[in-house]
Amino acid sequence: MNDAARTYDVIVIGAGPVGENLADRTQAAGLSTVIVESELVGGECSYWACMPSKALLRPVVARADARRLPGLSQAVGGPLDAAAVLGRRDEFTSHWKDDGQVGWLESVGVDLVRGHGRLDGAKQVAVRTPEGGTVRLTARHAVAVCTGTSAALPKMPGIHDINAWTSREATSAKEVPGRLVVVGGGVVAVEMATAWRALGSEVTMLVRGDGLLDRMEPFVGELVTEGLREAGVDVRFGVNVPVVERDGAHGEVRVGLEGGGRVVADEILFATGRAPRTGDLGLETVGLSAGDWLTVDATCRVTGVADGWLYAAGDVNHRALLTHQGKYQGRIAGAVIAARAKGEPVDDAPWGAHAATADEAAVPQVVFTDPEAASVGLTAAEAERLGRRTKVVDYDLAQVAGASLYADGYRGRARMVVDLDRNVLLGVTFVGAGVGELLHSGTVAVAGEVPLDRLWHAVPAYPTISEVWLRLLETLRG
Ligand SMILES: Cc1cc2nc3c(=O)[nH]c(=O)nc-3n(C[C@H](O)[C@H](O)[C@H](O)COP(=O)(O)OP(=O)(O)OC[C@H]3O[C@@H](n4cnc5c(N)ncnc54)[C@H](O)[C@@H]3O)c2cc1C
Ligand SMILES: NC(=O)c1ccc[n+]([C@@H]2O[C@H](COP(=O)([O-])OP(=O)(O)OC[C@H]3O[C@@H](n4cnc5c(N)ncnc54)[C@H](O)[C@@H]3O)[C@@H](O)[C@H]2O)c1
Repeated sequence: MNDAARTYDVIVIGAGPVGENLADRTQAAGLSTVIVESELVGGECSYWACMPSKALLRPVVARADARRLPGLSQAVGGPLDAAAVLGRRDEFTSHWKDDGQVGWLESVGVDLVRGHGRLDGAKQVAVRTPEGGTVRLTARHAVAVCTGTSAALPKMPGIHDINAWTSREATSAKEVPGRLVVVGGGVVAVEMATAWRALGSEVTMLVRGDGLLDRMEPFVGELVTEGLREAGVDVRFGVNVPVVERDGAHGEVRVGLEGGGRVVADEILFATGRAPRTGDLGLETVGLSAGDWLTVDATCRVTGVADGWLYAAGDVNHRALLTHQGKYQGRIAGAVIAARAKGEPVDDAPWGAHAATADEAAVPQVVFTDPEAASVGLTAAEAERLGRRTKVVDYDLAQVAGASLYADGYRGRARMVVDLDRNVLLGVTFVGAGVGELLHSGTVAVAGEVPLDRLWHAVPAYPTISEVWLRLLETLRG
């Protein structure tokens, strides 16, 4: 194929949820925009992360809720229909085809170039196309890197020879393994252990630390551990995994444990964090280092690049590895690229139209386990580390009428972290069945810096789980 050259106002590399949003914003602002994608338009989130994992988990959590309701529990006593659950998951990934998302790009007027994009000097991108050609793109105003992350595997001899699962296989597997070992204690580990256990696997979790979900309030990990163990997951803490072997490509996996002993399984999932997809991105052609996370300012502009034409949004800038937060950055970056291109004023003060302030103060996250965990803003420990003068208020969710109606034997807890100097909330955490849908109330309170005296007038409906807000405020007031 012959080389081609084209010029656009904005080039976006990576058509995951973040690149799509950013491109939509710049195109809508009147800047001609092209997006480059090497795999599927829609990115990790649509095909190997958020969508398939939540499609696997939804029936699991719905069944767990139903089993706690006399009159209904008898009807849902049996096992999940794994084939049907996997089939619904396949629908949510559009069977790993991106026609729908490509159609959407067309509908918003963004051009797509398929292939692997690399920076090639200032405002230049060279795309290696699947046909073996090169498309040379030049940006008049900006290049935005939205290339996301891939799974990070531990440095362990032979790890690349054992056909280990990463999040990709854990979300797209077509069969339920008889025995699954999960290494890690973060979000991917707990969600995938929950899903595959309910689908029928014997699951063993090997966690090197002493708790799960250690970036959240400590009681979250405790309650999620309890839930996993009750579901039959063997959760082991303080376990290092120095050796893993496998017979052939699909034989038994043997996991040697530090200090002796071993676990044998049919598959092993490494849910051990993420690495930026910047290894083959031409960063060195613009004075940056290959393989690094891209450090950005509040407007998502990459620091240390002359003339400020390079932006990075989403996972790749390491600010918050979540789809909604990356899309927020995409909206902010799209707006600021347009403002700078048109010579309009830039409002990058905290909470301004062109600053991704929520990344620091109000990141919401829901972990879709049984019980669910939901948090926004700072934990008590983070607030203390930052030297804030705080009061921590806890409440037992089981004492809330709406929660006891939701399920018999409801277990859960809520915490708010109060900024005593400003009388606003710094963070809120809920853990318990159904709390995911409660979280946005906390996000509004934290991001809106709603004064607690005013929050007192935000009356939760009776009898909902949201009444926990009233109980937390009453507890604060004594
Ligand atoms: C198992 C799992 C479950 C998750 N669940 C949730 C959840 O429930 N909620 C949530 O908010 N977050 C969740 N996340 C995190 C979420 O998936 C990421 O935060 C999100 O996908 C980041 O979006 P992104 O657009 O930055 O990157 P990605 O989604 O990774 O997209 C990047 C795109 O760039 C393309 N690309 C990379 N390099 C190049 C290149 N050189 N040239 C051209 N194209 C390139 C890739 O092919 C990809 O399509 C989950 C993650 C995992 C692993
Ligand atoms: N529901 C959601 O919002 C959701 C779901 C899944 C993933 N995500 C996002 O995806 C990101 C990645 O998730 P993740 O679970 O892969 O990463 P993580 O950083 O949340 O957890 C990684 C876990 O692996 C452990 N670990 C790291 N290196 C190890 C090693 N060498 N040996 C043993 N254990 C090791 C860590 O101690 C930790 O427990 C998260 O930041 C999260 O925000 C979000």
